[in-house]
Amino acid sequence: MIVKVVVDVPSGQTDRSFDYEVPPHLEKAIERGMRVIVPFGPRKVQGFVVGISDVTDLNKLKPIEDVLDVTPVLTEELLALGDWLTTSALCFKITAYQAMLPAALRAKYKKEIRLVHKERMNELQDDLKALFQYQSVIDWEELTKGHQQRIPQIKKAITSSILEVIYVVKDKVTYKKVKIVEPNNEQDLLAELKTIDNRAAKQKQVIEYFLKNRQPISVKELIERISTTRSTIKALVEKGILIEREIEVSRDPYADRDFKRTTPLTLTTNQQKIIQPIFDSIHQKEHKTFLIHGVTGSGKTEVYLQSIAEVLKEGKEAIVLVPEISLTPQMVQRFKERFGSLVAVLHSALSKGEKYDEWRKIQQGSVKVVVGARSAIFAPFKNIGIIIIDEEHEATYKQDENPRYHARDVAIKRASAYQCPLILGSATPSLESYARAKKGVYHLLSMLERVNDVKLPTVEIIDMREELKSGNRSMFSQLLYKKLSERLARGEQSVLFLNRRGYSTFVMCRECGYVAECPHCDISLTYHHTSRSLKCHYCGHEEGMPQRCSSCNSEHIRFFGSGTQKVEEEITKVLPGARVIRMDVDTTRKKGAHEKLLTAFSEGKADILLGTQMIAKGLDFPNITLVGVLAADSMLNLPDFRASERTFQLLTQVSGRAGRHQLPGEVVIQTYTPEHYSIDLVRNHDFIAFFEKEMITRRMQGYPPYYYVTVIQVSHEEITKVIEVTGKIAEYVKRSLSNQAIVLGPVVASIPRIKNRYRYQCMIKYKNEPTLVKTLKEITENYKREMNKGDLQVSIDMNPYVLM
Ligand SMILES: Nc1ncnc2c1ncn2[C@@H]1O[C@H](COP(=O)(O)OP(=O)(O)OP(=O)(O)O)[C@@H](O)[C@H]1O
Ligand SMILES: [Zn+2]
Ligand SMILES: [Zn+2]
Repeated sequence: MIVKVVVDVPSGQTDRSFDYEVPPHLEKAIERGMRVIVPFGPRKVQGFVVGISDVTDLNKLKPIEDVLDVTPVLTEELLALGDWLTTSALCFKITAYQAMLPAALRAKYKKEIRLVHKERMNELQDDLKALFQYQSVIDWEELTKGHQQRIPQIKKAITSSILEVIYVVKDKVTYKKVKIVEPNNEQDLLAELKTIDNRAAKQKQVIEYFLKNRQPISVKELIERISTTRSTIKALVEKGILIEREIEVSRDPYADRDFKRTTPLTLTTNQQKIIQPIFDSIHQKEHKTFLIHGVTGSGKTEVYLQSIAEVLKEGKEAIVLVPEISLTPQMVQRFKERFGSLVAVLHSALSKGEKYDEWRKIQQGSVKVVVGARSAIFAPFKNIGIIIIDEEHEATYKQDENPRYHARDVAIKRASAYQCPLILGSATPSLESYARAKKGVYHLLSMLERVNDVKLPTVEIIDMREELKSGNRSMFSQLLYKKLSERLARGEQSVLFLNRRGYSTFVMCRECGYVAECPHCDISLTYHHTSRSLKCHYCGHEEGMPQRCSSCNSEHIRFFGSGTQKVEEEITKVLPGARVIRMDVDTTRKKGAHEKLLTAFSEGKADILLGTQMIAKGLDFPNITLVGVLAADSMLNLPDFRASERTFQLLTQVSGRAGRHQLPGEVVIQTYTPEHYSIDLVRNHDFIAFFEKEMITRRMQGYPPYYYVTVIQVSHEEITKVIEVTGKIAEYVKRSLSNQAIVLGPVVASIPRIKNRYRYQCMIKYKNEPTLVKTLKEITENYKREMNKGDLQVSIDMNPYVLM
């Protein structure tokens, strides 16, 4: 028997399967989609079995070393999906397969040094000789950590084959185990009870317990329950009365939480209208992609829940994707309350072990619904009945490292494999999706009113330039200040939103305009109040707050801009009575902090919730009647063709937090560019007008959805090299593609230097280029040698979401 294995060596030459022989004792154990350990050159590596066969073109094969799985970790469907990813996301097979698995299943390698010839030990230097005296295998780390001087000696000994390097795969899966005990049989219990010595009262107590309760119980629990001791239990185990064993248990991050169960709400007419075609697609087992354009608070989530319930009735499974930052406890709760323990949750705050446990529940079929961030799209279900992507416009659905896939594309692929519906939902769909829906590629379902006649909040836009002219130098406009004070007086809650991007504090000289920049990256340093230092957010460089300007030596060097901390200080100054909860990266770093702050706010322990992006979505609190946006245009000026789209989406989302229940909501948006359509159109929550307007711009500038975009980015420590390589690549692309493709560049990237590496890029705009993937693969292949040496980096992003 021969297996075809894709090995864990991500490179162009190894991006295919290799043949191995299966030793007879492993023949029965092996299946496609399993992980194996195979010898590869001098080392042992992990690999995936992608084929089983009887024939090979080679005459001598190495045998596989071991099989790691009992059941395949990649189903046939996932294996096929992996192949598709290699072209759609331009990555190696191994990278695609690994992206589909939890980190705990990815191989880690340990390097060890083995003494091959004991009799030649004397040729080793004294230091090494002493070490290998009593053991023949030593961990590389142990051998060299703090003893770098040994490395050349070890190398020499390896060349003369006294020592050898071995790579050991650590299949570090961490099952959590507990010890349980149970009675062997009833007769023994009764017999023992009769004969037992009266002095052994403790043992008697345990026997009596098991005569009443036959169930296995964890040792820990038994000790607590009848206040017995370890040694008492042990004595009974030794006599054979009790049996002790270890079982695997799942870590459930939500285990100690009680979820009240909820029942489906009676759907509104709007909800009924849009759920019908979804039900039809479920019943007819027909793949369709639906785009729900539903304003904030229109009841999209309830539609998701009831669609899932329908799918569960058919005995099938559901995947729900939500953006990482809206994967809040409140969101998770809505699913857990409806479907209880059938729900698994996958998000980045879980530990590796917890993630693995959730994954296993999915694989074993003990849960039917998974709610998770981007990578949950690879959930190993075998009978998917629906896939839902909430806030489908979010950029986080695109992974910005290899494999650079978009979860929406993967979802379409999987949903069509299972012939089931895919639902994309948003109050502000991406231009790409809405355009497809208008063309009929997706089925558009609209809900343009909130549930139960709740009105969308009124939005007022304040021109901050006018405020300044009228002498208001505070960060709050008069209107926002007035409305905040009214809320305080009425005991209602407000949300204040500050865009994190482009609005952190930087240090500038008032005399000459010098801005403190990172010495390694072309980006300004950010002032951190707590440590009174300047930090680079790209490379981590840190320095003290300067006393004098390093350009003109003036003392008038200050920090500018306003971070959340500064806003908080200002609030306490102008509204002394206000209780503020601040949510940003600093206050939510600790595990669980996010949840605690939100709970406190929902319990009315604060009047104002002040925060960044992380408060823009998902919040549904009845007492919020005011939303204030402090600087609406901070994102508008980023060098990115999606800047207007992002601005409109974000402002609409934040506005949507106000007045979602009985109390009416108001929104105040402060800006320096009130005339810009992406801000102006928020006033009437007019997504469609925004769409039409933005489509004109995109068409004129040749951007998605009219054109596809691919960006090739090159970086190197020498600027001449970067320009040269980028130029060559641009030339090559121009020659290889049709003359309908537009190749821009080389141009300098929007951050010209990061960690001392210069960055240039070239952008390709195209409509239909069948040879593109081939061309791009040729480029990486061509620069592979230089890239492996680590000097040059060429990264290719098809359909990038963040242009930097
Ligand atoms: N059929 C219904 N009957 C009564 N209340 C409903 C119904 N559907 C939804 N609601 C309630 O209306 C509110 C808004 O609904 P939901 O959160 O589902 O909207 P959404 O469109 O997902 O909102 P967003 O996109 O702004 O997060 C919630 O409090 C929800 O409980
Ligand atoms: Zn200066
Ligand atoms: Zn830096």
